[in-house]
Amino acid sequence: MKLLLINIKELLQVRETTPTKLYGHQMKELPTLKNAWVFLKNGIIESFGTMDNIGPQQGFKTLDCTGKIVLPAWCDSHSHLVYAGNREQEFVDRINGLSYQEIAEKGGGIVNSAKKLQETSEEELFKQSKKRLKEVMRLGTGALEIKSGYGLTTEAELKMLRVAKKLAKEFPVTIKTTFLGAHAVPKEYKNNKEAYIDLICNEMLPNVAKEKLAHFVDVFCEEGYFTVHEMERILTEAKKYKLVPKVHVNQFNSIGGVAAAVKYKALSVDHLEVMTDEDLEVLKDTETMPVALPSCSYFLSIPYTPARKMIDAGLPLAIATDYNPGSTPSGNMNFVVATACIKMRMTPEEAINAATINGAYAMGLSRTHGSITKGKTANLIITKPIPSYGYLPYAFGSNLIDCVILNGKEIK
Ligand SMILES: N=CN[C@@H](CCC(=O)O)C(=O)O
Ligand SMILES: [Zn+2]
Repeated sequence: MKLLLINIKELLQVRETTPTKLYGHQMKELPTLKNAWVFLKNGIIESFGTMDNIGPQQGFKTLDCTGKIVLPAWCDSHSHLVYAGNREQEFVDRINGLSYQEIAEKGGGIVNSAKKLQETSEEELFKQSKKRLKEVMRLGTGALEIKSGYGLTTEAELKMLRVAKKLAKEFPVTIKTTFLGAHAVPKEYKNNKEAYIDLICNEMLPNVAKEKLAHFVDVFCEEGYFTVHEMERILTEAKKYKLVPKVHVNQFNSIGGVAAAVKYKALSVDHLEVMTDEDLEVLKDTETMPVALPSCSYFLSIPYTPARKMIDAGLPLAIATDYNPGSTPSGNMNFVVATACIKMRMTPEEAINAATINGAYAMGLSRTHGSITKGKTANLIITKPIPSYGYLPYAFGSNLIDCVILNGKEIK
C-alpha cells in the first residue's frame, strides 16, 4: 500500500533524526517544510521533501494537499477511554455548587463509575468504548494510552484491560495500556484500605501480568485516595512484573508524589495542577515526563498546570486529554492543544511539540511516533485549507481536520 501526498502547504514536525523528548527552549522550535510532499509505504513514512525535488508520481494513489497543512497524528498519553455510562448528573451537581471532592465523599465520582462498569458486560463495554475510539481517531489521535481504574475488583479491572487490548487489535491506533487498580478505594474497603492494597498487590497485579494486559502501572496519589507510602508499596510490587509507573499526582494537593514518582523512575507524572518549587526542581534532569491535562482543568474549573513556569525552568512537557466520565468527558486533542495555548500561554509550537513528540515519549513510543521521520509509523493529520498552523489553536471551536491517515491508510 503506497500513498503520496503532494503540494502540502506546510509539513510540520519534520525531523531527520528524532529526539526522544524536547525540553525548555527546545520546545519553541517546530521544524517544517513548505510546499512539501510525503510518501507513505506499507504503513511507514518512506520519504519526504519539497515539491522542487519530487520524483516520479505514477503507480500509486496521490492526494493533492494544496492549501493544507500536514502534521503527525496526535499522541494522547493519558486517557480513561474505556468506561461505562456517563456522569452528567455530577456535572449538574457541580454547577449547583458541589465540588469534585464533595461529590466523591458522597459516594459519587470514581466509585460511581466503578459500579456502572461492574454491571456492564465486556461486550457492551467494548461497544461503548469503540464508539469513543472511532471519534478520537477522526479527531486526529494516532497513539493513545488507556487506563483501567473503573473496575476496582479483580474481575472488572481485567475486563477493562481486555477491552483496551481488543481495541488495540481491531483498530489502527497504537494503544498502550495502564493498570490503575489504585484509582479509588471501593466502598467495601472504606474502613480497611490496606486490605484493598493487598488485593491490588496479591491478586490484581499477578493476573494483569499473567494475561499481559498492561505496559504501565498508575496510582492516584492524592489526599482522600492513596498516600505516597501506599503508592510506593504498589510501585515496588509492580516493578516485579516490569510495569513502569505513570502516575496521577498533584491534581489538588502537593503531598510528595512527584519526588516519589521520580525516585521510582516513572515515565510520566500527570496532572500537576498544583506545583511547588520543590516539585518543579525534583523533575529537572530526570527521565520523567511531566504531563498536563488542560481539558480537565477547563471542565472542573481548577487551576491549569503552570506550563509557562515549567518550560521556562527548562522542563519538558507533554499534553494529553485525560478522557474520562468524571473530570474530562472529551477526547479531543485539538481542544487540548488550543486550551494549552489559550489558558496556559504555550505557543502553538510548544503545544504541538507537547502533543506529538513529548506525548509519544510519555507512552514509550518515541522511536515510532510523534514526528515526520523516515521509518516512523505513517500516522498523519491533513487539515482543511488554513492560513497557518497557528490557526489550529486560534480557531479553537472549528473542526479543521480534512482527513486522518493511520498506518498509511485514510480512515473514514
Ligand atoms: N483524578 C483521577 N482520575 C481521573 C478522573 C476520575 C473520575 O472523576 O472519574 C482524572 O485523571 O481526572
Ligand atoms: Zn486521569
